[in-house]
Amino acid sequence: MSTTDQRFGLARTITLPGPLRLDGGGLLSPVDIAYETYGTLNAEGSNAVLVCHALTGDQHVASDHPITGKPGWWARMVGPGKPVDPERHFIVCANVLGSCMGSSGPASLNPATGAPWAMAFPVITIRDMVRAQAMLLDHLGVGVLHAVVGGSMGGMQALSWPATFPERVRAAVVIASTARHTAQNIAFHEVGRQAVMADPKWRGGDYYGGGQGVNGQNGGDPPAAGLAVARMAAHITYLSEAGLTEKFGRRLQARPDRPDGAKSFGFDADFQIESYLRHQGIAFVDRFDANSYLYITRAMDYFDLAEEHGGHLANAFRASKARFCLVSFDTDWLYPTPESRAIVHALNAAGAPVSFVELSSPFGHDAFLLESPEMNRVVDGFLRVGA
Ligand SMILES: CC(=O)SCCNC(=O)CCNC(=O)[C@H](O)C(C)(C)COP(=O)(O)OP(=O)(O)OC[C@H]1O[C@@H](n2cnc3c(N)ncnc32)[C@H](O)[C@@H]1OP(=O)(O)O
Ligand SMILES: N[C@@H](CCO)C(=O)O
Repeated sequence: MSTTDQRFGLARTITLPGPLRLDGGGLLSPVDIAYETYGTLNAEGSNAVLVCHALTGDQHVASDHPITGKPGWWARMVGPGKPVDPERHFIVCANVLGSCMGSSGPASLNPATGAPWAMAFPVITIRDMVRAQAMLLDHLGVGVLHAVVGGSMGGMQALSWPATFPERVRAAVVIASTARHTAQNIAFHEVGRQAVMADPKWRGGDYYGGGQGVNGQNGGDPPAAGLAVARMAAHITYLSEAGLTEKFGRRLQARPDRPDGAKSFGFDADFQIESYLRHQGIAFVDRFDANSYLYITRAMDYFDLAEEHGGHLANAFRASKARFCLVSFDTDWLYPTPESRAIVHALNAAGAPVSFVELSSPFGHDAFLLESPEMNRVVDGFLRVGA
C-alpha cells in the first residue's frame, strides 16, 4: 500500500486480492483501488460517506489534482464547513475501476504479462465499480454507509449502491443523473469512442510503449488527437446552448496576430467557442487515458438499473431501507429532469422515502460541479438527518 498526505486528505492505493466477479463474466484479481479519505470513522462506524465521481473524475475530490494542480473536482461540496464535512463525516472517494488514476484499468499492468492490460482489460459495469468500492469499504472497516453521494456517473453508482447492497446504505444522493443511458447518451459516447479508435496512434489500444500511466508519461505515444476530439464533442453535452451563447456567443477569438479577432477565412479557431473547445480537448489528454475513456463510457452505456432488476426500476429499490435525495438541473439536456422524475416515480412505487428538487442553472449538466448554494443547502440538509 502506498500512502501520500494531501492537504487535509489521505491518499492511498491498496491492492486487494479479490477476486472481483464481473458482470461481463470474468474475474479480476488482484484489484488496485486508489482512494482518498478525509475525517475519521466514529466509534459506532456510522458516519461514513462515500463520494462517487463522474466519467473523468478521480479520487481527488477535495485535494489538488496531481497532474493539473487544480483544486479537487468537488471542493465546493466536500471540505470543512461544506455539506460533506470531514469534521463530521468519514469521507471516502475512490478512483473507479477502469479509470487511470491508480485503480485497476487498461493502463495498469496485467500481472499475468507484466505489460499494460490495454484492450485485454475486461469490460466493466457501473455495478462492478460499486462492488470494487464495497471491497474497499470492507478493507476500511466501514459496514454501513451514512450516505453515498454522486453526480452524473457518480449518481449512477449512488443509485446502484442501495440496489446492490441494500443493507449497507442509509441514504443516497443522486445529482444530475439517470437510471439508464438513452439512445442519445449512447450515441454521443459512440462518437467519442470512434474518434479515439480512428486515431492511427490508437493501434488497437497498444500505445503505452511498455510503461503504464496516463497518456505517455512512461514513454508511450497515445492517440491524443482522437481523445481530444472525443472530449470536445462530449464537453458540448455538459454545457447548455444558453450558457454557450452567454459565455461566447459568436465572438471571435483574439490572437497575437489578430488582436481584434478578425476572421481568418481559413480553418483556424476563429470563434471563441472553437478556441475554448480545443483548449478543453488538449487539456484533457494530459490527465486521462484514451483506453479508460473507452471502458468507462462503455460502462455508462451498459447502465440500465431496471434491466438489472427484471425490467422494473422499482424492483431495484424494494430491498432497500435507504432515504433518497435527487437533484436535477433545468438546463441539463444530457440527463434531463424527466430522467430524475422517472427514478422518483420508481422510488415511490417501491415505498422508499425520496425528496426531489429541480434547480435552475444556466450551466447545463456540469452545473453540479460549479458553485450552487441551493444544491449545497439541499445536500447539507439531507445529510444532517440521522447523522
Ligand atoms: C467528477 C467529475 O466530474 S471530475 C471532472 C470534472 N472536470 C472536468 O470536467 C474538467 C473540464 N470541465 C470543465 O472545465 C467544466 O467546464 C467545469 C464545469 C468543470 C468548469 O467550468 P468553469 O469553471 O466554468 O470553467 P470553463 O468551462 O470556463 O473553462 C475554463 C478553462 O477554459 C479556458 N478558456 C476559456 N475561454 C477560452 C477561450 N476562448 N479559448 C481558450 N480557452 C478558453 C480557460 O482559460 C480555462 O482554462 P484552464 O481550465 O486550463 O484554466
Ligand atoms: N464533466 C464531468 C461530468 C461528465 O458527466 C466529467 O468529465 O466527468
